Amino acid sequence: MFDPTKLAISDKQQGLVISMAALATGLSACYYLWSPSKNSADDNTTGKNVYREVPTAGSSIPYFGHLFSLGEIPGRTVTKWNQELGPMIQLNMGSQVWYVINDPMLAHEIFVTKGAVTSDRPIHTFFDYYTHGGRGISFANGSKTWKKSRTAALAVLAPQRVNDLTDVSLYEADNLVEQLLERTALYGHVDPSTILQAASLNVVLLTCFGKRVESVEDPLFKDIMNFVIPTVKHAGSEGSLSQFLPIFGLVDALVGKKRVFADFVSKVRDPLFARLIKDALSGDKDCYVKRFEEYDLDETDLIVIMSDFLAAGSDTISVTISWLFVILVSRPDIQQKLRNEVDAFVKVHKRLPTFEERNQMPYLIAVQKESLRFRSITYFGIPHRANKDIVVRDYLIPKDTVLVPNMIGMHMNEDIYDEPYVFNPDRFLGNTGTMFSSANGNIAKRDQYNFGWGRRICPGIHLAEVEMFHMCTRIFANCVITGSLDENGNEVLIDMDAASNCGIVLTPSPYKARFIPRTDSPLRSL
Ligand code: HEM
Repeated sequence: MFDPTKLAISDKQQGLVISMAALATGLSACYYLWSPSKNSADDNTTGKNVYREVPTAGSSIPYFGHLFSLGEIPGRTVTKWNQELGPMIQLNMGSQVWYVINDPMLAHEIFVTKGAVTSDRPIHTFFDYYTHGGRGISFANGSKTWKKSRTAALAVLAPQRVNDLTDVSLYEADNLVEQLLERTALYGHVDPSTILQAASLNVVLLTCFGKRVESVEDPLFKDIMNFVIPTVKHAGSEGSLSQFLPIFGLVDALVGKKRVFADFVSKVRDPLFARLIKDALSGDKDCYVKRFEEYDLDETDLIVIMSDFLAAGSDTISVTISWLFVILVSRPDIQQKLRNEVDAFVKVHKRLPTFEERNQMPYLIAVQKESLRFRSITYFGIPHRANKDIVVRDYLIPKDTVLVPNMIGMHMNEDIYDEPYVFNPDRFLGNTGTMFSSANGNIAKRDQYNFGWGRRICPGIHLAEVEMFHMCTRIFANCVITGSLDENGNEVLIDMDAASNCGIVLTPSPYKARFIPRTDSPLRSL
């Protein structure tokens, strides 16, 4: 049975060295010895009001050290604390106070009902460099520029516009299946993650810039991954030490993360996107860059917005499907049911289903939802920040508190899901509504919480859903997925608990699988 608190850690290389963490821990301890408690019961009063205490996780100082040095998977420890201490807990992170929430109803009240004051982003050193002082969508505060950029993104990602991209998405899904089958035939097995990244990248690359990469060996794919992977990593909750302990600011600027971030943005990100934008504007293909010209955005705005699209639109989908493969390798029974469902459709219609026909694939929809619930691809989403004092359910949330949705905690919350540690798609059977409508609808009926909240809710939900549906139908119609074989020809199962902290996203640890062509698919006789 899966226990999120026991996720194995495979990536121990991140962050600073242990000695820095020890120093940080020491300084952090001093800071809290000198500074008054921000949330003791006595302090929780304003005039006549007495507020409920937000319990402080006693070990937030060691946690801080963990985050910076030991390859900690942040959602792991914190989920245990939420389970022990309550739906909202406080972590003292140097000069920042974090409130971590694992109750979706409370999260809704904070992020949606009080969205006017809880939709800024936290102080994060990488965000400062990346946004060029507040541009773009994902990491900018809720300024006028952000509103303009988000409006443009919502327009191009609206379901109606995304439906026009069906052919692109289908082409990339077919190509993905071909690549997985070919590479398995060639090498005996394949780690699907990079191929998945190329497939999902191509959909956003084509729509944003009218270009695609031919394969994972394409130099453009490598250039873009040299942007996507560090961006997702740097934007993770750890950021840089100086955002928690300003005393490190100068060191950081000279030799630390600030230097790394500045160089990354000026030498890697900006030149790459300036080139992509120039080529797209001078080319003859219709693409988002051209449509964004309507919104009175300058070149720097476009660089940041397009980087948001490529970073958010490629890794998220590929990691989601990668987790699904990991789960299905050890669940041949579920794969069989998925094949039966897609075969039944093909026998009647003599073709594969489109996204509009998804109601005829209830089991597939249930498996997709359960997979996203069972393995949240982000552990903290992208945290928000309160820009004023607010009161929610008698809790006082002071200005500048970092508001962290604990995605693993929410999806493993027993008050919301029966037996949450069991992978059970049946819990979503009969619920074929789109994740898009669920995420934007009544909180009590929301299926899962992976797409975030309120004014910041992911604008790419529909695109993600369409792409994932196309990939899954094509994969189950054409392949059986198994583990690789050891030297004795025995199948090697993949450890579902082995995960790597890649910054914002939590990916499966590298694995090998086999994609075996189906000989019994009704597609063969068409
Ligand atoms: C399985 C796929 C995906 C997941 C799980 C996901 C999840 C998220 C989450 C958790 C956030 C932060 C929400 C918040 O702050 O409350 C977000 C924001 C965002 N996502 Fe996605 N996303 C996915 C796919 C996509 C795709 C395909 C795109 C489109 C290209 C996209 C574009 C964005 C953008 C631009 C933001 C920033 C929104 C803002 O800050 O206002 N995402 N996403």
